[in-house]
Amino acid sequence: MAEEAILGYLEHNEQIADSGVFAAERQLDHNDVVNVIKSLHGFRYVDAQNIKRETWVLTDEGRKYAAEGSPEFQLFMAVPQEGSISKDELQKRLDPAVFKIGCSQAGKNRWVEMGKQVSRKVQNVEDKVRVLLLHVQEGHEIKQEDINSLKARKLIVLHFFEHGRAYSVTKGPNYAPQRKKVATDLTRENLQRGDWKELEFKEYNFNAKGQPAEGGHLHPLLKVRKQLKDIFLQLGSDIFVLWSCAGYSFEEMPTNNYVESRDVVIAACGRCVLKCLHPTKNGSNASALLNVNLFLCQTCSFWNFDALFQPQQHPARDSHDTFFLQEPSTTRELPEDYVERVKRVHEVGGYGSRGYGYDWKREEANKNLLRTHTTAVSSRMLKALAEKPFAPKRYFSIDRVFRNEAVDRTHLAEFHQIEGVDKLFYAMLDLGLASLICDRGLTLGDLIGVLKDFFTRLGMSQLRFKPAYNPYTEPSMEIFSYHEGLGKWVEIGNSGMFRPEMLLPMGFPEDVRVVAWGLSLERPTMILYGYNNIRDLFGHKVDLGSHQGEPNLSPWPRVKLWFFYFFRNSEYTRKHQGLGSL
Ligand SMILES: N[C@@H](Cc1ccccc1)C(=O)O
Repeated sequence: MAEEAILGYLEHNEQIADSGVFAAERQLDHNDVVNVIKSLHGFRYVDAQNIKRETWVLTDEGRKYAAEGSPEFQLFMAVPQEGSISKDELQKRLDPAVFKIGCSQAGKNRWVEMGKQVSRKVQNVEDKVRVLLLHVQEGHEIKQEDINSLKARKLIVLHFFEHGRAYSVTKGPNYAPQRKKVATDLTRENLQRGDWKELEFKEYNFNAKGQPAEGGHLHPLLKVRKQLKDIFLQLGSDIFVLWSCAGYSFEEMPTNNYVESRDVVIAACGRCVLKCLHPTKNGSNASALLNVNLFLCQTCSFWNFDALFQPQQHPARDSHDTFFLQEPSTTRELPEDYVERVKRVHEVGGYGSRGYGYDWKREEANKNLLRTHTTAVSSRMLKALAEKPFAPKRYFSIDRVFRNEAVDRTHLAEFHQIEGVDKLFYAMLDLGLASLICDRGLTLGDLIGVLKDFFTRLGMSQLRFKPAYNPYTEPSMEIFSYHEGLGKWVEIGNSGMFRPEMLLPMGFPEDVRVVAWGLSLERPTMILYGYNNIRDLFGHKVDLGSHQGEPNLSPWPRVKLWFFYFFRNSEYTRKHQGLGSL
């Protein structure tokens, strides 16, 4: 429709002065008109030139006067050249609006004598308003004072082009009132029929821009990680801190100082095996990234579980849920005195506790694994803290954790077939956060206070707490937040006060309390960025929705690619690792 209108108009007119006006007058979408103009311009049917983004256009009333003459002119014409006409008679002859406006304007212009009888004061008048309106309609410039007067009479309005710029259009060298039908492809039928000889083919447009390249975005999870780090730093430096342990800031716990340099790390859970080479011995960036993750995330069961008063029979320690290292499979050293105290507290208790009453095994504690929560980082940190003269501390860490979800048959089956890689991402690329405040005399009120403060700063003020159980905290609380998209409360974290069975064997004074909380970053990211499906964060293409346009610092795509090659390519897996496919 737009194409016919443009080519048809140019057949009888020299130019379309303004595509915006042209579109508005014909009630066409300006965007469509511009697209057609661009296409016609490409084939030289027309020549198009950019013009400014805003222009004056006639209102309905303005358009009417441009066609029929201004009200004052119409009124003047209705007054006889000689003599006079009664006002009543004049009113009858004219449209009511034209009569009303006409009287006042023609009076102001001193064109007529107004009384009961109306007569002309001059013989000829020029309908300047109509002339001006026609100028505007054709896209010509008019003087500012004329614009002001037409605008005051609401005969013109400023039109802004929302999309793209406006164009002025004239006939091009290939102009024809209708576009020739051109073929885009040479088909078998063309050849069979022989009509290819007559066909005119569409030319290639080598100047066409390709699809805009996707890239350059920070992954939402990394954005939330940055946000969380900033919050921790703010929490410490605020003057108005409500809870008791004000005045010292959160420090980031080193999550990477337990690397043992080895050539190979192989970790396996009940469902899959991860293997990586030493980062420095491998050329590929992507695998180096993953390698670093695996290397840095190694710890042993002792710090991940035992030090946290988690019994050795606890289901989380099951080989289906935890990636145990095959090589090196056990830790070399642990602080022996402390290990002894931990063993005792598990077996027989102490410090007012009855313990679990089972036979604690050192071999179990020695097993190396990929940490299942960043609370493993906290336990090492607290042990180091307990060795020094007591000073209150606040710590946080955000880093990778490796955990498999609960398995059921359907999941296991699907896992191998379709969902494997995605699920594995979730299991392996989870970002965990652990934070703690260690001070004398802290209470659950302090924990609730800091959690509210923390999550409110993150933009999640709708919070609920639910009593929960963790082997290492008492009391414990699950943290829930309202997910608008899902329309329900979802769990976003877990928290509690570390048990005396955990803190006292470390060597802390009896009145020292530790409030702590931990979360995975996916849930808050879902809530903050409106993802309804956790998997959307890990797909081929993360839909960045409203948070586009950040510089790309994310190693995510590269790591992901690495995973695809690693797990999808069973040939590779079999040959190089002797592991069979996933
Ligand atoms: N370690 C817990 C979180 C937590 C940390 C500290 C105290 C209580 C709970 C988890 O991973 O879910």
